[in-house]
Amino acid sequence: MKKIAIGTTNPAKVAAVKAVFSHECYVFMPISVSSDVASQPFSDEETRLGAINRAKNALAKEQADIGIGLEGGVTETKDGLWLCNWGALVDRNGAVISAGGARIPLPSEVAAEVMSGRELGDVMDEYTGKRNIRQKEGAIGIFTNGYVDRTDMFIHITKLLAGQYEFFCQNGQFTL
Ligand SMILES: O=P(O)(O)OP(=O)(O)OP(=O)(O)OC[C@H]1O[C@@H](n2cnc3c(O)ncnc32)[C@H](O)[C@@H]1O
Ligand SMILES: [Mg+2]
Repeated sequence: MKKIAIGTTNPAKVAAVKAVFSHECYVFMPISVSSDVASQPFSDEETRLGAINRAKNALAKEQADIGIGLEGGVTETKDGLWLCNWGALVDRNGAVISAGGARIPLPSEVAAEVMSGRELGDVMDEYTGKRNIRQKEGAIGIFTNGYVDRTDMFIHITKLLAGQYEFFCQNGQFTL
């Protein structure tokens, strides 16, 4: 069995990794690690870097075969603040694979709170009157009326990682 270290204990993210990789081939080790970026990343670059750092930190901490990092952030556009999500997969041989996921705009009242320095997860709990939205359907689940929840969104990203990694392993080195 190969070991996959997942750089989070957030159930919405862990469930996504477990849904994509074979349970016959892999054991899964969710572990809390630093993203080495702000707890609320504010650009695609910072969010992607957070995912890569989580993957690398999880791989090292667990001495795993594969490390996976999933990171949520926001990105400013001329049409307001948008949710953005990134994932990364690293292995012991130095492969670094990354992929970006779905993006949707945030309502201006939510965006204003995040722009003032609050974390989106906290703003979402207040906005919905629910608790721990970040570990459940997520902002994406709320604002898509349940069509795509946070796990669905991270499943898509994890598939993009797994598929690229499989291609990488089958075809040798390529630059990402
Ligand atoms: O335990 P970790 O893995 O850190 O999980 P997290 O929920 O904090 O998730 P991120 O660090 O990846 O996300 C950065 C911030 O953005 C928030 N966030 C990102 N996407 C979200 C979503 O879909 N729903 C609610 N909060 C979200 C999150 O709560 C954090 O405040
Ligand atoms: Mg976090």
